[in-house]
Amino acid sequence: MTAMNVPCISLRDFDDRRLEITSELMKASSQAGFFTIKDHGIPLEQIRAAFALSESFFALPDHIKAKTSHNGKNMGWEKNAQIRPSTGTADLKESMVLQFARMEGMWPCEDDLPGFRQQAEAFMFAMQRLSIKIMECFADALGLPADTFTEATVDPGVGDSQTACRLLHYYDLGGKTYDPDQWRCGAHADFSLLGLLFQRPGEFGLEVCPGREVVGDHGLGNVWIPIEAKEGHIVCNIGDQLMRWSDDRLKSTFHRVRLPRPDEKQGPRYSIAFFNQARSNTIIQGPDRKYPPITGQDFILNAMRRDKLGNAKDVKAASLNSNIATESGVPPARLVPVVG
Ligand SMILES: O=C(O)CCC(=O)C(=O)O
Ligand SMILES: [Fe+2]
Repeated sequence: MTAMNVPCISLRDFDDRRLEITSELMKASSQAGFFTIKDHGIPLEQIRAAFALSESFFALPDHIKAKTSHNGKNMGWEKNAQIRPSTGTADLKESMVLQFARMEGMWPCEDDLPGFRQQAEAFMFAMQRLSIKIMECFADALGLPADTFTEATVDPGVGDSQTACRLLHYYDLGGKTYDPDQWRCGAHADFSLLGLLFQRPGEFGLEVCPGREVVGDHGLGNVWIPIEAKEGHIVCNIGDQLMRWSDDRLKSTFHRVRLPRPDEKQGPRYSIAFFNQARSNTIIQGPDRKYPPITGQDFILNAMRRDKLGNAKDVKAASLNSNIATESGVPPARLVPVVG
């Protein structure tokens, strides 16, 4: 495989430099499938505030977080419950998935976390606005009307959005030992259209494996490129929905988050991912019709089943099962997969 890098693309003077930026975005996305952006207009304070909000949620006791347990529809809290097909073990993490629509009963209540919903939604809308700029460039370059992916992902007020913001907390691993087949986040390709990911400086471990040929292909190469966590930079990646919609021109590539090595800092890692997703009834199909049409809803249901997060009851049981890895406990050599 030829060496591929993950370029950093500046969005400075976006309107004037749109053509140049589009060409950089297309080059990165048709090769590594990952790029980072800077000069994107999101203030550092807003990013730091989002991380503080995330920390305040994860600091709640499990029985409070379990009030908004994962509902099997890509919303809610899970802990040690996501089993990646590539590893067969649960990711050593907890996460909280938030959406714009159908979130009744899924927001932490005001008594437990005052202001959480309001702050989280404000951040999510800012991420959506930024995503639209990037998605318009992709639509242009693919010969589609510029608003194709905006229409496809942004709910016009009918409540069919499937876009998701995922807060992630990977535990402090100090003093614990782990099996080599355990991962903070096992290798996977995202099922979204376009992902935006925030990392904090010093909280390393994200690696990308470029080179996927077709959207259904789960074969992995074995060259893993680390993506440094730089404050203020946003990591962006093509997901399976856009790979399919581009008839495989844009690459949704595998990535993972490795555990720190014994000689590295063992502290926790927090990250925030914003996944632009096709709305439930949006039809995903590329200009060359390489693949049959599929709705956004079916696309995500299939993906949730693959990742064993489609069964709310089992996810809840796994999240509350104290026999598997927690901040305070040494995990067993192997985790028992959640049946889903
Ligand atoms: O936490 C990270 O850096 C990556 C998370 C990720 O890839 C995901 O949740 O899909
Ligand atoms: Fe991912």
